[in-house]
Amino acid sequence: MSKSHVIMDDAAIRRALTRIAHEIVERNKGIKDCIFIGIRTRGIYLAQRIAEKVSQIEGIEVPVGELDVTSFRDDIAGKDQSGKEKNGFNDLNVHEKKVILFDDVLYTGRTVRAAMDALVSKGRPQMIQLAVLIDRGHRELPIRADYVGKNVPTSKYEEIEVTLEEIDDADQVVIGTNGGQE
Ligand SMILES: O=P(O)(O)OC[C@H]1O[C@H](OP(=O)(O)OP(=O)(O)O)[C@H](O)[C@@H]1O
Ligand SMILES: O=c1cc[nH]c(=O)[nH]1
Repeated sequence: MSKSHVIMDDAAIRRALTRIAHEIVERNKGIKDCIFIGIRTRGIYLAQRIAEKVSQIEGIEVPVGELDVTSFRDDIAGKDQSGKEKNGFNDLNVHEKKVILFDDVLYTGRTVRAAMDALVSKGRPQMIQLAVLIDRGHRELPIRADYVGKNVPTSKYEEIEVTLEEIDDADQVVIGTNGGQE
């Protein structure tokens, strides 16, 4: 990114995740039959962090899984469809569960579409909800998030970069220009 600035620091991310944890509990009237699934890469850590907060609020553990959507994408040329069955989850049963998907950034919506395709290939969830840290707009599909850490109106020439302690140096969200027009 040629020019960038921080739009969420670690405290802002922590507060947003705490709020989302409370919203999830409120909307689902508890956490019964819910499972959390984090989309690789950073959605996994967001799912784990929010699950931890939800367990503290409700006193019950929520199952957390992870999902690699690569072979379900519609925007990767030459993807190997035969990988579909191998792809995916650790062995969580999604059938009749309230599945809450987690990702760091929601942009075109194509990653989430692929995730829903992956989910329904495994069973019939009772419902699917979506939680994201950042919604930057520019959807190309009719997809919206149920829980949003921060709405960030962007231009297509900007980029959002989320870094998380588990795999990056620090918890931070940065917006920058991607070299195109501003
Ligand atoms: O709504 P979309 O247009 O699909 O964009 C959002 C996706 O883009 C990023 O993933 P990326 O493909 O960069 O992979 P990463 O999470 O492993 O960095 C981000 O983590 C979301 O998953
Ligand atoms: O700006 C963007 C767009 C998609 N995914 C990201 O992580 N950032």
